[in-house]
Amino acid sequence: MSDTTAPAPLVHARGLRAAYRGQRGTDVVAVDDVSLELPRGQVLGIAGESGCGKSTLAAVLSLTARPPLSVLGGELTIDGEQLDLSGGRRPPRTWRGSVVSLLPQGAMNSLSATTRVGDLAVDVVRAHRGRIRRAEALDLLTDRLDALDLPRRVVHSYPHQLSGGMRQRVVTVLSTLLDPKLLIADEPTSALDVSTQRALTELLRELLHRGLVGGIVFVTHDLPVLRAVADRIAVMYAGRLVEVGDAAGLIDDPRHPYTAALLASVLVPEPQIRTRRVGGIAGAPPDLSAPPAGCRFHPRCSLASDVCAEREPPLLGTIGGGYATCWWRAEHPDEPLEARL
Ligand SMILES: Nc1ncnc2c1ncn2[C@@H]1O[C@H](COP(=O)(O)OP(=O)(O)OP(=O)(O)O)[C@@H](O)[C@H]1O
Repeated sequence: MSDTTAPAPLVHARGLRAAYRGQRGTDVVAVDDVSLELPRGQVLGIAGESGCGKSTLAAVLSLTARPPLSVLGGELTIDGEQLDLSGGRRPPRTWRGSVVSLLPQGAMNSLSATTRVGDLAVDVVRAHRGRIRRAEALDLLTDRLDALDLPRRVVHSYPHQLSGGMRQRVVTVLSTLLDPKLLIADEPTSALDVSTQRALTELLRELLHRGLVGGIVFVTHDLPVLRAVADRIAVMYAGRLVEVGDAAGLIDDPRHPYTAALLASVLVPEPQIRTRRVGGIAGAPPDLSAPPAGCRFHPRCSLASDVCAEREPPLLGTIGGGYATCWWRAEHPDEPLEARL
């Protein structure tokens, strides 16, 4: 089949760039030339160590960047509608909530303690749909809870009366009440135990299955969680994507040395790969106000050669199909990485 007949991706981002303005005029470019695609009905996981730019990318994609963060450039197309993010242009207000919705990090703990869940839903709906009647907004919430098999009683509950897992599911329902085309969930499972993590990832899958959201970007430092929930995974290092691929393939056969090192540093619950060692990656991520030349991972990479310190690595593959950016991989296209680390 030729490319012209392939369905357009739900999300198509090109050249996203965003920086924190430092006090002495130094910029920390935390998202640097990031391009990605998300097919309709899928979950794209964004993984990487702390400080690599995941939350910043989430802010850019969800159009929630605020000073000191500013978006320097890039193009974002969601469901055929295109936004030019260059020149500090403000995205249309109508996009927030209904085109893109952010489930921010720690959202379940930032709900107002004195507001019942039903009233939170009324606020969410009124913020976007104006003077909708209270009963109508509550009906919307009740219908959604029914559809997702969640108990109606939460409508009358205060957040502190709910368990952590239920609070996170409720926050997820509230942030998708307006059927956003794209939901960006930033570390939604990080404070949850394994069984409540699973309940949340099942809820996200159900939202997709029922067409209540068009696609999901799921940000986490936890690669094993992504194996369970994501269709595709993008691995981020020092503000850039270094590898993108389908979830199972990327975890079973990483193409980039950083992905392999990241996988080696976590305890993977699947028994067949539990033999991987547990430990950190040697060294620390670079200071993003002065990142290393060439491949940004080269100072920590056991496979680095001279060229890695001098020239930007090639993109091996395609943005839509999957790729790795690596000089070593260019010379060893088929060699498994696990044995080399
Ligand atoms: N308000 C800020 N001002 C200046 N620099 C910031 C600010 N917030 C984040 N940064 C820097 O931007 C970079 C990316 O941070 P970001 O929070 O996006 O990473 P992350 O991968 O989401 O990390 P974590 O998993 O810890 O949330 C880091 O180097 C961080 O120090």
